[in-house]
Amino acid sequence: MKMAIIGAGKWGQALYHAYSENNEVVIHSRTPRNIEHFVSLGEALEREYLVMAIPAQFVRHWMEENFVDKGQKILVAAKGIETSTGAFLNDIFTQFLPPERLAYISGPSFAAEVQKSLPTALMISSTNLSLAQTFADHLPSYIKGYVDDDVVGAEVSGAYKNVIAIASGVCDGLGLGNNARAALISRGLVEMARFGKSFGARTETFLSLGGAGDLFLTASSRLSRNYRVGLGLAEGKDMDTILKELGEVAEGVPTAKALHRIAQEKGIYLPIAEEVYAMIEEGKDPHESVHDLLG
Ligand SMILES: NC(=O)C1=CN([C@@H]2O[C@H](COP(=O)(O)OP(=O)(O)OC[C@H]3O[C@@H](n4cnc5c(N)ncnc54)[C@H](OP(=O)(O)O)[C@@H]3O)[C@@H](O)[C@H]2O)C=CC1
Ligand SMILES: O=C(CO)COP(=O)(O)O
Repeated sequence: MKMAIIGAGKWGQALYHAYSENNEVVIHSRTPRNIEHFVSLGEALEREYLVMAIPAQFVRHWMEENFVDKGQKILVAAKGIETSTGAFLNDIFTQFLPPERLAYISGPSFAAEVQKSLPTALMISSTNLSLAQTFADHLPSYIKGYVDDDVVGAEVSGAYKNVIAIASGVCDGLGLGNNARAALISRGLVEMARFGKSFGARTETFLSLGGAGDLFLTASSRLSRNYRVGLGLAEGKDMDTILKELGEVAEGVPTAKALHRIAQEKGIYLPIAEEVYAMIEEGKDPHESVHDLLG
């Protein structure tokens, strides 16, 4: 299949590596890179299959400024909710192309491990199952692909698990032990499933690779940028310092703000997300947050 990856950050480059095993793949990014098959925007947009791997907060602007509809199918690789509007990525992309040309990739996938061709299993979600199957069939030999049609469930899982990972990093950073972390992760899973259900997602999606699979991964490993944000908060660092030291995107930070906004607007109870919001936005003491959650 002829494909272009848009965004040559960590995940874009890992997906470029992965999809290159079975396909003819080029890559484009805002900042030119010395990568084989790096092409101009115009050339990338000519490909029938696009993979969007830029952070969620910049997707709308990127589409407005750059997208030219030539009938392409898009695989969305970002995980987040837009802070300024509370919109899901699916709400944004469907303003530019119909849902049958859109699919979403989720599941446990640290870019660094995919880049080394280490095995994992991922989920491709689309209301158009035959498109999801096409993206799944073209994954490399070391990634097992599953398909599903619950787009909202996949999106909410991928975005929400980053927020729970921040809370989990706080819990571990404060040295509260394995029991506390497991309690937090399992309550986090319930919280994100309940939130997703109120937007029409299926509960079982949260038990899948994109839900529990990615949550367990991200909320228990220092390889996760979001988990490391939590470690930084537990050390008493301010957000500017944490994000500067991280030097990469941590989608859980803007997503916690988006969830706070949605919770306020719709009157939804999101205890863990609200504590993460209070720590990152209002400077709440992490000890107090954990006490309020688990005490
Ligand atoms: N890293 C991982 O393990 C995984 C990441 N993801 C998700 O993928 C998304 C991207 O993450 P990741 O690749 O790690 O992030 P990085 O920070 O490594 O890269 C982000 C990329 O987006 C581009 N970008 C940033 N801002 C803009 C903008 N305003 N306009 C256009 N392009 C922009 C950058 O382009 P340039 O450098 O050319 O300027 C860069 O190539 C996130 O939503 C993340 O949650 C999902 C699964 C795994
Ligand atoms: O989504 C990811 C793995 O599936 C990456 O998580 P982080 O952004 O927290 O590193």
